[in-house]
Amino acid sequence: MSFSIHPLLDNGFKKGDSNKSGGKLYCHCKSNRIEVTLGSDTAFNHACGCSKCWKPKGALFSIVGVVPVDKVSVTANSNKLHVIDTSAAIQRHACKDCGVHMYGRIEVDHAFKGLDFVHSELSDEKGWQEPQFAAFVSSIIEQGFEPEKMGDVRKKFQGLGLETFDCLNPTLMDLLAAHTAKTAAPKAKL
Ligand SMILES: N[C@@H](CCC(=O)N[C@@H](CSCO)C(=O)NCC(=O)O)C(=O)O
Ligand SMILES: [Zn+2]
Ligand SMILES: [Zn+2]
Repeated sequence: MSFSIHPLLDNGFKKGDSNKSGGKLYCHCKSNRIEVTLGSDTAFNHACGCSKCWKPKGALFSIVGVVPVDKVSVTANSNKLHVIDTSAAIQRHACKDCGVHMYGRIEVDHAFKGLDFVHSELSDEKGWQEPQFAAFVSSIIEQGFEPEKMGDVRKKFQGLGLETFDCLNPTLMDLLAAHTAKTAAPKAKL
């Protein structure tokens, strides 16, 4: 295959440990690494093809999941963090030196407010929740991937047992839509 969807997925992956209760994430700096301590495993862990999520070099997809905000703390070198795009819904706090995204927090009114987006591959430990699906798959075309090869990408995910979506999966899309319905002006019920 002439592409890597992600180094942790290319050759298959193992199921996580259902008793996993968190661990530490580190940025990629050689010294003075930013350390983020998570007090729980991730949920909704997924491969994301969007242009905003952090991906390891050469990978087409990021692997990202969510953790409750109160289970996330920066435990070393917080001075190296900055928000890469203050206008984004997800405020991605990244290392100023190596560029790795340590956590993404939502401060605005949003269905996922209260959940931080994190990359469990930044941990040295095993057992984190395995990816559940692939999201924003067509977004890789926006970043230069040849549309003709999309069938191969989708086949690769299929072979791994991961469903592909061009936005989020139905559960998360339903949560987003329910939040919109709740916050929008009242309408007649369908
Ligand atoms: N085609 C765009 C999509 C970007 C996008 O909407 N990303 C999603 C998913 S990120 C994790 O699953 C999102 O919710 N973004 C909100 C934000 O980043 O603030 C692209 O590729 O850029
Ligand atoms: Zn760093
Ligand atoms: Zn993304």
